[in-house]
Amino acid sequence: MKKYFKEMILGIGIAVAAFVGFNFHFNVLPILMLVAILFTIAILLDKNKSATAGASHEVAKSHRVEFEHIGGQDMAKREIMEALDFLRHRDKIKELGIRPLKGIILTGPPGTGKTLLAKAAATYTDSAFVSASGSEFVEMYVGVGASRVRELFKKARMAAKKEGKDSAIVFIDEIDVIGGKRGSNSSHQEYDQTLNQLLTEMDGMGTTASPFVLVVAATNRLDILDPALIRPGRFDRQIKVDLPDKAGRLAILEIQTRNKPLADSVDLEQVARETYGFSGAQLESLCNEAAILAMREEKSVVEQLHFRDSVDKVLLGERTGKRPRQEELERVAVHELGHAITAELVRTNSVSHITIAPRGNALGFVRQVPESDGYLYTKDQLINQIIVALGGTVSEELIYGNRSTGAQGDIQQATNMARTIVACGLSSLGIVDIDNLQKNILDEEIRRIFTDVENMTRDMLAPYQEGIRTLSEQLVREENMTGDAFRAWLVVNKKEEKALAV
Ligand SMILES: Nc1ncnc2c1ncn2[C@@H]1O[C@H](COP(=O)(O)OP(=O)(O)OP(=O)(O)O)[C@@H](O)[C@H]1O
Ligand SMILES: [Zn+2]
Repeated sequence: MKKYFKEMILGIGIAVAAFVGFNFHFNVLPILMLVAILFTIAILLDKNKSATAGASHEVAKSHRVEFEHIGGQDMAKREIMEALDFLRHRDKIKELGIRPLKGIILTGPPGTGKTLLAKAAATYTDSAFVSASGSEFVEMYVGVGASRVRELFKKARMAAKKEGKDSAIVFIDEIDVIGGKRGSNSSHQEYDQTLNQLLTEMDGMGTTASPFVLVVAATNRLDILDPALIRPGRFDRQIKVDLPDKAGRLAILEIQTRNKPLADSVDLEQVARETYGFSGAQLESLCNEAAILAMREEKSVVEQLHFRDSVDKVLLGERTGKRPRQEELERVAVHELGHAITAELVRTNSVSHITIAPRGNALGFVRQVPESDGYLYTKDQLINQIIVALGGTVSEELIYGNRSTGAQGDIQQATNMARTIVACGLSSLGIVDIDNLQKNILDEEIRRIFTDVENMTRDMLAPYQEGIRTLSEQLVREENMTGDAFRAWLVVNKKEEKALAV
């Protein structure tokens, strides 16, 4: 009520003025009204401004990120903390005449926590924090980008002063937008000026500068950065922020479920196993989606199946409104079962979920549990992956006698793996330089690998021809099948096969 006191007074004022003006036939009424309206607008604007200012201050406070709020990324955290120690011991640094670190560059795929790390760096060093994205500096008018860089540094210094801190961290996301190689694109003189300004700001920061400004930048394209940026004295610390491994994923899941009631049956370790390749941002989204599903089902706790069902959504996107025709659904089921059977045969317990519910660009999908986070593959593992990739299309051929365009992505994947086999010297060509290999020799070798692997895949799937027919009908009816249900079916079918062979 108190909030609207001013407006009320003004309202009453307007009413009185109108009344007086009307009764005494003054011509001041329109003027009075106009003044009153302008006044009200001014007050409302003012109120709005202070409300948003208050809100962003709140946000800044509640977003105090500490390193312990970041799951995994142990290596990156350690490196960044080491690099930051100079800010915490500035006197020592000065005594020893050490050149201060001016910039840290974080490289890695999107959503891996680079922004979080920069914010945690500010907390760790008790610095003010300001941020901008490289794309904000790109303007049609020459010079605007450069002046925005100047403003950003000014804002950082002012924020530090205001908060009584003697250092500030400027975070620039997507630094590659302004930090690409200079002169590489002559029509973009603007980028050059912006980059030059950034370099000038960084060069101008001495040990004695107060407040001291440290730049933390992020990119997933380190390769295209101007060498001037990454030379010593500028961004001379590069820290890799990679996709989390299983332990990292578990740590992130634990952090992201802290504020959610979980059922006792929830096994986050299992979720971590099934989310190979997920970034921190995707894991955050997964936890959120799982809680939304629980709410939709009017459950008071989040259950394991909510996590499982959300994985597909995060991976492939929302369920689309696509409604394939019946015969298409049948074909998709046959195709997915081809992937699933081969996947399970080359590695038991690897199928986690089969679905023919269309999501994103996919009409169906078999989710596999990755063996473990690995960095090296043997030739057998690569061949097995090609078998699984071709399983879909070979299954279609076995059942229908023809193939469809649904396997385009699979073929692409299989081709990439076949190329890897050749490139790594694992093919019959032996060790070769794939970049200088004659195209027809490479094509011939890839074709040879494909023919061999296709035959292997066909031999694997042929005994299941009848099984695929019946199970695909069930899959069309039910849309989804868990890995366990599928394995139960496979065991029975395998037994029958054996009985037949006896
Ligand atoms: N390691 C992590 N621990 C906890 N949460 C994480 C982690 N990584 C990412 N997240 C979640 O994902 C969100 C996005 O992460 P962040 O913005 O830091 O990624 P980024 O690497 O800066 O991405 P981009 O390059 O797309 O800007 C975070 O707000 C957080 O909720
Ligand atoms: Zn497929």
